[in-house]
Amino acid sequence: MEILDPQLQAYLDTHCDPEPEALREINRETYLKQLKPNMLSGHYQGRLLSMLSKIVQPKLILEVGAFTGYATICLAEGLAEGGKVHTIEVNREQEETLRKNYQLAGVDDRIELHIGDAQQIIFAIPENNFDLSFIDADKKSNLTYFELIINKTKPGGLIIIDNVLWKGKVYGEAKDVDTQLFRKLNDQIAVNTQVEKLILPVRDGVLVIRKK
Ligand SMILES: C[S@@+](CC[C@H](N)C(=O)[O-])C[C@H]1O[C@@H](n2cnc3c(N)ncnc32)[C@H](O)[C@@H]1O
Repeated sequence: MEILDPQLQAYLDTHCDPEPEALREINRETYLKQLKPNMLSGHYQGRLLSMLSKIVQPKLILEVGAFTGYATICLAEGLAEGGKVHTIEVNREQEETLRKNYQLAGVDDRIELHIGDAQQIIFAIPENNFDLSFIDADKKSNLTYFELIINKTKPGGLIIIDNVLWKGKVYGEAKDVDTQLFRKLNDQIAVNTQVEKLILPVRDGVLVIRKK
């Protein structure tokens, strides 16, 4: 997904921390073997997720939409001692790759992988004290995921939602269904007084929400 000027992207990539070796390998393999490799967060956004996680030092993380596990591993970098990531992926065919990648990155003991539909699984996860969540699955359900997760988030906890600028279409004239769903999401979060919010123009737009 080339959202930024490639020269700017290259400059950013070379002036943030390098991509850890295991993530570089997962990135490479994803581009070799997956049908839609650009769904992966990638180097720069991955370093943002890692940085936010290290600031929060979460005990409990929730990820909605695991794909090949790239972002799960970035988020796991900031886990507090004894902490855990619940991650959810609907596509059963990703399970083997996910387990292999978590092992490669040495985080498999801290990851609980759920295969199935996120709405049912979020509802069924017994914990209701998440410190950090990353919503990055089927875009039409973003608002539902937010509403389910905010009730399971600690005060001061973060919820991060990906792709909220939707290739810039949210502030243009586009009238397609997906763009309208993203506008509705951003509009509703913008007036939600339960939370503080900031859209970062990183990649396709990363919405960082903090529960008051
Ligand atoms: C954009 S990719 C996730 C990328 C990953 N978070 C990363 O940054 O590397 C979206 C993933 O969500 C999964 N997904 C779509 N609908 C879902 C659902 N209802 N429940 C759980 N996962 C879903 C897709 O199969 C896909 O693997």
